[in-house]
Amino acid sequence: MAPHAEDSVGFANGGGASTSPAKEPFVVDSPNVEYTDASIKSKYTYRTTAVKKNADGKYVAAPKETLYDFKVDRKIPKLGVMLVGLGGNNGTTVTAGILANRRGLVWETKEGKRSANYYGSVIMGSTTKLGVDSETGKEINIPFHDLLPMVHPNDLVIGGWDISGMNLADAMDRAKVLEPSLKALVRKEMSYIKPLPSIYYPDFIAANQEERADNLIPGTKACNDHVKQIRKDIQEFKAANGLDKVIIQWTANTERYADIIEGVNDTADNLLKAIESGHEEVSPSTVFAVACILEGVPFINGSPQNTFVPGAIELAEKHNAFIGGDDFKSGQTKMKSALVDFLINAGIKLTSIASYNHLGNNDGMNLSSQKQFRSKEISKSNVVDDMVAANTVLYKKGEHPDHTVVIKYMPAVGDDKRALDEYYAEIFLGGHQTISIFNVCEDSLLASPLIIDLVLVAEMMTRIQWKAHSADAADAKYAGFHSVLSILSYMLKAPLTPPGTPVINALAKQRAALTNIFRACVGLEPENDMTLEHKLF
Ligand SMILES: NC(=O)c1ccc[n+]([C@@H]2O[C@H](COP(=O)([O-])OP(=O)(O)OC[C@H]3O[C@@H](n4cnc5c(N)ncnc54)[C@H](O)[C@@H]3O)[C@@H](O)[C@H]2O)c1
Ligand SMILES: O=P([O-])([O-])O[C@@H]1[C@@H](O)[C@H](O)[C@@H](O)[C@H](O)[C@@H]1O
Repeated sequence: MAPHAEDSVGFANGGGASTSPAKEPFVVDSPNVEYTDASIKSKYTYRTTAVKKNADGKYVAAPKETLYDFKVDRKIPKLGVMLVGLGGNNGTTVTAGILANRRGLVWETKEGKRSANYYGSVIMGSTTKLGVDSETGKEINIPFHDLLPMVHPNDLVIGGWDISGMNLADAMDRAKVLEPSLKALVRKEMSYIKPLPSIYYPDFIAANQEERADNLIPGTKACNDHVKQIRKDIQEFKAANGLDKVIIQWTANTERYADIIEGVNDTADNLLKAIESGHEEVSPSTVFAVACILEGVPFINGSPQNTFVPGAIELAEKHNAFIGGDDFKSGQTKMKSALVDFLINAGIKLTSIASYNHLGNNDGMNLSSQKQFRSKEISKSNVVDDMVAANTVLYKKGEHPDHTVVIKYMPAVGDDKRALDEYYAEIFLGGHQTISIFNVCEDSLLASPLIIDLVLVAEMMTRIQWKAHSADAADAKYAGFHSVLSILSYMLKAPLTPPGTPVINALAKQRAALTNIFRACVGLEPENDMTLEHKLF
């Protein structure tokens, strides 16, 4: 069924996106920053420290400056989001959440009235330090969303696919995430949205998902039937809603890992041939990724499976298409990537991390199957590697804390996942510190704002270009960032990075990277907390 406007959640104003630059709350006064109606251009000095070892084995640290030109397109597009897994807990919750915010809904709960908000979104719910008041010396903080001319989530047009054909009002009931009083206020609009048929290769998700699979694209992946249909769906969704751009996100079930097979998915050409021939080792998520890359729309993987097999990454690089992933970092792992960073950077030797959780939603049911759990175990277990490796005072080479991840399916608790963690550490003079956490993470209410953040940042990245700044390169062409959007890492458990580059999981570093890259795009120095103005006087 072709995607029609009524199959998506439309615009607040019914009209298009703003054509003129959004009202921006600040302007940068600098000889290195130029504003035009179309763009913000900045000349940015990227300051790092180059380190090498001298003949005596001593490190030699030398300040290094690299000059870049950045260009930001100020025109905010009319943006569509197509979710793979639209009928799931996350898909229905994020759709209802955007509807509720767009209409400014207020609903009754047993604790009293509740209003729509974007809490849990780093872009919509947090602030960032712009600078210091030149007279009072006080910090000036602005909404993170205002740092660059970003799309507002209220204006997003949402559609997508699901192997379950249930309309979103009934799927919202099936998800059991939202208050009945809120559901009643969005039910009518949600009932208009029916997910597009999708592709279903049973071997990649748990057998217990089969009963949902009643909404399938006919044909097989062979001869690119499925790639062609997905591309057609995207084109029709874009046309039906008068969109400038579309972003695709996988929030469908966790798949088993795909085997990396030479001649099948190891290179871009082999992957395209494998899909053409209908090779059974190519997963639905990889088929979606390939379709999006060929269609030139960003594709983000919110689940832990290895969607981006080497051939998919190579294809994205060949087509200068954006990809990002993996696995939304929403609750237990987000906490871990902050707490472990704090403990190790405080010189406390973490020696054991036990992470248990149980939940009762469909995601949990899918993860009750070993192969799908294994995908999640990998993404949840690797999140401390960079922090441990960085501290050679506490850990010898190859030494790391014990780390176990357990997930159990307990239907009774539904979407309200119970996460129990124990952090055990060695402290001064043979002492120990034990930190035990009981964390009820309402899974879909924590993940949905991340889906929004991933869309807003990925779209913003399509409007940021750079080139090396040098006098004799005046005619150098601007280019986009690398195809693998590692800037998305703050929202993801297992950040995908350009091949051969380091993976950073520490939450504070991830947020700093996002903040400071956006600051650089308007010619501002990285945020630092030296506050010398309050120390040197
Ligand atoms: N806190 C969180 O909710 C959280 C955090 C991190 C990662 N995730 C991941 O996000 C994904 C979605 O989570 P959820 O709670 O919404 O799960 P869910 O099971 O409620 O929703 C998944 C949806 O995907 C659909 N689906 C399965 N295979 C499909 C395919 N090939 N094409 C289209 N649709 C398909 C299912 O029918 C279902 O409606 C899961 O992989 C989960 O591991 C969730
Ligand atoms: O984000 P987080 O809370 O660390 O990890 C969660 C897991 O603990 C949970 O079992 C799973 O169902 C969610 O999809 C999510 O991945």
